[in-house]
Amino acid sequence: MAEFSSRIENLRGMTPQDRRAAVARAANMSDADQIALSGADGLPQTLADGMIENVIGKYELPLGVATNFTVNGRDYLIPMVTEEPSVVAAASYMARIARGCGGFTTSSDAPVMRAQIQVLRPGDPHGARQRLLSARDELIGMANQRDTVLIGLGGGCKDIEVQVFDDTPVGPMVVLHLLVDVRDAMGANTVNSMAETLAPRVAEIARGEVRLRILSNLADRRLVRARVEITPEALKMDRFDGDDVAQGIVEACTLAIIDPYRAVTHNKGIMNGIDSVVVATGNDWRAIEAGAHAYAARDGRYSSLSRWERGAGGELVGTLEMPMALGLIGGATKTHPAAQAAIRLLGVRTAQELAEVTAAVGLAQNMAALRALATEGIQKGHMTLHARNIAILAGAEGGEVDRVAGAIAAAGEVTVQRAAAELARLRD
Ligand SMILES: CC(C)(COP(=O)([O-])OP(=O)([O-])OC[C@H]1O[C@@H](n2cnc3c(N)ncnc32)[C@H](O)[C@@H]1OP(=O)([O-])[O-])[C@@H](O)C(=O)NCCC(=O)NCCSC(=O)C[C@@](C)(O)CC(=O)[O-]
Ligand SMILES: NC(=O)C1=CN([C@@H]2O[C@H](COP(=O)(O)OP(=O)(O)OC[C@H]3O[C@@H](n4cnc5c(N)ncnc54)[C@H](OP(=O)(O)O)[C@@H]3O)[C@@H](O)[C@H]2O)C=CC1
Repeated sequence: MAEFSSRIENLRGMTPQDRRAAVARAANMSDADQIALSGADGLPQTLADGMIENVIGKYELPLGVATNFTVNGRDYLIPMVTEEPSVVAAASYMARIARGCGGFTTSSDAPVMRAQIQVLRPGDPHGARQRLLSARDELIGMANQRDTVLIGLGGGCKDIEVQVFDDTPVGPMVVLHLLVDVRDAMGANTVNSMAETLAPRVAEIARGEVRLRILSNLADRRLVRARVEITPEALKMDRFDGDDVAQGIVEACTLAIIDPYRAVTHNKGIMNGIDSVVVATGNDWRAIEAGAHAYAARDGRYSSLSRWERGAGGELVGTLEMPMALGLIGGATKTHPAAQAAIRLLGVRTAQELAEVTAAVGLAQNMAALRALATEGIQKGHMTLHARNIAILAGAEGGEVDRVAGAIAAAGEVTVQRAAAELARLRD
């Protein structure tokens, strides 16, 4: 078989059916996966009914595929679910630039999650802490008694930490953290069960009362990192010198580092890419969002999750580091047929690999937004693609959508009023 390439020429010019066929050919996708990704039978009603409560239907979103990604020397086609125009195009474009410069490089920690056990009213909180730490081996052993599959895979509870809060509105408090390697799971249920199992023994040792037993979504022991290095020549745009673009990106990022008002928007741009993959693969996007923003504020001030700087040779170097609690097992990842097909399309073999590829998509998305913001502004590219939404809003149907969108984008007036006027002219 020819080597797999994430570069598919003119994907954008095809119909959705033809795109699906082209992606299927490139990724050697099965017919069943093609059907699942088409949405035709993405989530049967009976399955949906089994997933949440009081189901009355299903809610659809578009699934696109970002092309051109090379991560750690391997090509990936990226399934992305989002309602926002220009996100998939932007990721594909930056991945195209990046692949010409060697692509993205990533790394990640072992998939270690935290569970917290809150102990109230310990008579001697610091004594309780030391007793708990002395019982480390007993507690780890107890935690690992129940999850035989996880232990067999090399996961399980690896360590504990204990924190003391001396002065709280409800008195002194001790909080025990279980550090659990959850392998290919997101791990919430896994660690919650362990925490509940251990709680009575923890209360006994700490001589207090246990209240909460729940994972922490601040997955700071499960960090993922992505890096990209781009030559200034690769950043050259019509009216902009590559060196100016690189410098503009660095200066744009600086505001996000020092100013929370900008950092939130900057990080939202990163999450445009990350959430799209998280949703496509059936993962818990609230968990990823919560962890990302808490990590962005870890120094007591909300800041940028990424950094853009110039290397010694003038190259643009982008880096991203953030928690990434993603699974290939558990939650909806295994039950949702389209999520399963999306995971197969990605071709990732472990949850860590999924986390790393997802981080690369986040970094690409960030680069696209900064490149646009630092040069021509966001509206040109974004609004050109948003023009199709506006055309639909104005009543355009079928082939009218692209014609009206093209007309209002060319006029530089992406408004419903102008779209309605163009539609009326077209129908005359
Ligand atoms: C939108 C582009 C990519 C256009 O950019 P362009 O220069 O018009 O693109 P192009 O026509 O030269 O095409 C270049 C490549 O882009 C891709 N591409 C281009 N168009 C399409 C399309 N229709 N469908 C599919 N792919 C497309 C495609 O990969 C293509 O190469 P190919 O593979 O074809 O050889 C560019 O202007 C851009 O990257 N803009 C930034 C868009 C963006 O960041 N959107 C996110 C939403 S805005 C937001 O929510 C976040 C924000 C901005 O607030 C965050 C922040 O503030 O930091
Ligand atoms: N705050 C939050 O974020 C919360 C999130 N959730 C939800 O929890 C769900 C995710 O829970 P999660 O624990 O990941 O899923 P599951 O409990 O569904 O699956 C994890 C279990 O699968 C088994 N398993 C089989 N193969 C593997 C493997 N290769 N790697 C790891 N485990 C394997 C293990 O169980 P065994 O050893 O027993 O067979 C493991 O405990 C999501 O739906 C999330 O929305 C729930 C509560 C809170």
